[in-house]
Amino acid sequence: MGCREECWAKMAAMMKAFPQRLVDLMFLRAVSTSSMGTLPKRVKIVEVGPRDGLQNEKNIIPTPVKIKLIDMLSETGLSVIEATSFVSPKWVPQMADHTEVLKGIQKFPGINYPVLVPNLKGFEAAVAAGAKEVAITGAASELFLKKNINCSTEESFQWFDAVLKAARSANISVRGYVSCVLGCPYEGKISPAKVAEVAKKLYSMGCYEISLGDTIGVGTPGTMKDMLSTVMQEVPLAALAVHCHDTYGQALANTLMALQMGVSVVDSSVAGLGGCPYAQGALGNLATEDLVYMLEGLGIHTGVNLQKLLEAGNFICQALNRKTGSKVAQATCKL
Ligand SMILES: CC(C)(COP(=O)([O-])OP(=O)([O-])OC[C@H]1O[C@@H](n2cnc3c(N)ncnc32)[C@H](O)[C@@H]1OP(=O)([O-])[O-])[C@@H](O)C(=O)NCCC(=O)NCCSC(=O)C[C@@](C)(O)CC(=O)[O-]
Repeated sequence: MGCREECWAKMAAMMKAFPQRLVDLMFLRAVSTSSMGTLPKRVKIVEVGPRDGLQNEKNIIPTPVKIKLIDMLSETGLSVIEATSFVSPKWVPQMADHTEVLKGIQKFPGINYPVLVPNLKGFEAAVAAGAKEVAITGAASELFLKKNINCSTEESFQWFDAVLKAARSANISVRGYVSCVLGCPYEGKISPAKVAEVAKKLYSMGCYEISLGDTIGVGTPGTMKDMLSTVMQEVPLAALAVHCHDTYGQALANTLMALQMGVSVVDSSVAGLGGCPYAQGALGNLATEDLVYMLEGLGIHTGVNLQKLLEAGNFICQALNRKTGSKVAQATCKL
């Protein structure tokens, strides 16, 4: 056996010895990042698995499974977990149990549990169910908006304005999504200027954070850089988040580009679950496990316990009878 093979064999034997099968933190030792741009010291992860991750599932998932998933995620150290959406059950049947889910979860102190609302009706139902934060769902593509929430860009701003006004008087924070920032399933290419226009509008209307969604996962680090450079001229960097789907395997690379440009809020989904029912072909989100692994390796603080996250991912994959989309979870279960 050559020296390299011997080394790998020793490493494999060592890994087998770990009782919890977690990749040893020695692999996650921080690297020197001085030549990598302005990486943030800490990153806030917005876990969207229970909403974005599950909304596209064909078979209705029992409510207790959704509640248990969120409760397990609450144990991981995540500070934001998007719990469900108050949308029309005719449009997204999987989210019809939103009230039961939001009322049924344990609310851990220090964790936000935002919910997605498309309009005032959804907002009012969310608040009645105890929501303290909501997210509105805009887009940089007119055709996508029509397919997703059945309105034009102008109408969507009117709906969102109504939500933001009601939220202000109820002391509820509002996050704004902009979908299709790197491409649209119906319009194709989307110009960075259009993304910046919508992001600026939502920010000026009162959204405290703007999540830029590569809904169908077609972006690359190059298009991410171009789009972000334009948006950053209109919205403060501290108020920007990225939300990458992994359809073409670019989600982690695109996210790293955003981090190098100073973005410090990243959306991701446990086990890489996800997809939008109104964006055909959109695959899962960036897996939270893979994001945490990369961030820890870069020496960026997340506050998230990877082992507990892997357990939550394992739980939901078993419940869905699905292989995990997280490379880190796949790798660690082979050890
Ligand atoms: C917006 C609507 C409701 C318009 O749907 P519509 O059919 O045009 O609505 P309407 O105003 O004509 O009302 C039709 C019926 O829906 C009811 N309704 C009206 N509003 C609500 C509500 N909030 N909750 C429950 N029911 C509602 C309303 O009361 C009425 O009930 P009926 O009289 O027929 O019994 C619909 O298009 C909808 O629910 N769309 C949601 C689609 C969705 O959830 N998509 C996925 C989320 S976005 C996403 O995943 C992207 C993201 C955020 O992750 C980022 C990224 O990756 O890019």
